[in-house]
Amino acid sequence: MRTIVVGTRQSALALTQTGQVIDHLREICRQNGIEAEFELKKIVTKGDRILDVTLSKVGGKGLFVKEIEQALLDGEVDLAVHSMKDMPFELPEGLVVGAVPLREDPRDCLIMREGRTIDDLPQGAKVGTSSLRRASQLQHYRPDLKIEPIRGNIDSRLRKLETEGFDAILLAAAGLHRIGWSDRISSYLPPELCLPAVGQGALCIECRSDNDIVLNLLSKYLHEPTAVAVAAERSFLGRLNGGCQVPIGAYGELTGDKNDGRPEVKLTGMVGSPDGQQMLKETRTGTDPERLGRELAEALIAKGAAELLAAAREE
Ligand SMILES: NCc1[nH]cc(CCC(=O)O)c1CC(=O)O
Repeated sequence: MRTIVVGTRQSALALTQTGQVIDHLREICRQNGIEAEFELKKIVTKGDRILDVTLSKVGGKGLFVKEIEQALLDGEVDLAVHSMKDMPFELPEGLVVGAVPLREDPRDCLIMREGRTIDDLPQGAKVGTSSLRRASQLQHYRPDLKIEPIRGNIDSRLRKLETEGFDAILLAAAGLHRIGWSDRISSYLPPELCLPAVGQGALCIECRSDNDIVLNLLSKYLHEPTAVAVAAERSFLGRLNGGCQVPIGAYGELTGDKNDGRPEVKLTGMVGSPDGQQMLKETRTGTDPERLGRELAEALIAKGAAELLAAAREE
């Protein structure tokens, strides 16, 4: 019997989503007559150790993945489960994305003390988020809101809503759905108001590029429409040289049309100033996800996106 060691962070969300992935992989093994056992290995990352500082101030890409990637390279784990939005654009030599499974809800949502939607928030309400992307788009829509940083895992952020006097906090809906806390969601922000982070709601299953057994297993777990949409979003991010600590958002989805047998992707991207005063946004469609992402980024660069991002990085 082969044992496949699965690396994960140890937050409630990470453990839940890794557990769900292992359940799916067990089922795939059963259906395909593959004999394998799965074993969990919890790994602490830099992002987990520095929970009191706004991430954009910590700097550096891949805060939540580096240590896990090292364990993959060292052969301590055979595959790793990450939130796609925590993945830097470039992977280390020797590692690949083995599978992108079906995407969860990509939207951001509001958890409010009172009321339901963003329009119910009183003038000057205090809203918690440490994401420049969420802050930028929220301030663009409601310049009166007071955005204040909030960090920590989902559970500790929900606690802070009560203890630190926030009127609302913003979280990714996918995380709450996965850990079974959907009933805490007051309302969803439509992508027209708040474009999600690149890859939000999707998972990334990473493994060594020479591990044929794991690669073969993961190929059966791939969800092609999610993979194509996320590839377009990540290409957009890569061309803008962005991590998750800059005011960049993007959302790709398949239109249902095909050209030359390839699915057509509709990709919307945004780059804003942290205060939301400036907001660049464009939508394009195409069938080559890498090219589509690059071209959308270049369209925004032509409108001044590079300068906006340079200014946001300075702050
Ligand atoms: N920034 C941390 C992070 N990374 C992934 C998720 C969960 C949602 C997802 O899988 O996209 C979250 C929490 C959040 O943003 O609310």
